[in-house]
Amino acid sequence: MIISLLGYMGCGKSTIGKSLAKTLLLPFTDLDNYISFHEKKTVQQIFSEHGEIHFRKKEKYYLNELINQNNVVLSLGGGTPIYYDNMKLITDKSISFYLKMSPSELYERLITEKKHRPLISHLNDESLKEFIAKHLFERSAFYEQAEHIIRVSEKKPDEICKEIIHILQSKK
Ligand SMILES: Nc1ncnc2c1ncn2[C@@H]1O[C@H](COP(=O)(O)OP(=O)(O)OP(=O)(O)O)[C@@H](O)[C@H]1O
Ligand SMILES: O=C(O)C1=C[C@@H](O)[C@@H](O)[C@H](O)C1
Ligand SMILES: [Mg+2]
Repeated sequence: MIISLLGYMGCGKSTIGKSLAKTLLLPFTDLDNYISFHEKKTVQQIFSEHGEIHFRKKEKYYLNELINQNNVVLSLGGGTPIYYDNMKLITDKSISFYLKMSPSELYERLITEKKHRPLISHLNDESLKEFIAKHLFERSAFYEQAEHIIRVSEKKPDEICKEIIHILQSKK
């Protein structure tokens, strides 16, 4: 089965996914990078040239392509679980981990990293705070359907990986 990581922008899906795959000696795929590679455009370019709906269709298409693999760590995009029947697919076909972080911590992280994230790049600092709180609230119902919820606040990547590996080992 696939090991999938999901959660809000900036929670660490790409960072933790990479390091988890390295520790487990498994291949790693980041869905955003995969889309970008196959579409030959950055995620921001897809959003600005074709709009979000087009991005969501591509995201679904490439998720379908990847989700039936075995023994791979897959970091999803922040919005992947929210659209179509993606979350059902993710829970049916992978061991899913929600990397959960509070809105205020996400804000602290995202304030310096807005640029590459098309949904927030246009927001000033005050609106960013409000946006994250509301957006995370709306999305939580999907994220919380993950098989495992990992609280990642104030934990180092190493610690988070260890926690995930511990859960994976206890499933064997
Ligand atoms: N546990 C952690 N402790 C400290 N910094 C972290 C941790 N996890 C991730 N980071 C940092 O937070 C930032 C966001 O992490 P990352 O890009 O992995 O998030 P993401 O969930 O993949 O975001 P997106 O959904 O936008 O792709 C990066 O600068 C990363 O280095
Ligand atoms: O949270 C989201 O909707 C997104 C998160 C990123 O991973 C990218 O997939 C894109 O910027 C959209
Ligand atoms: Mg990422």
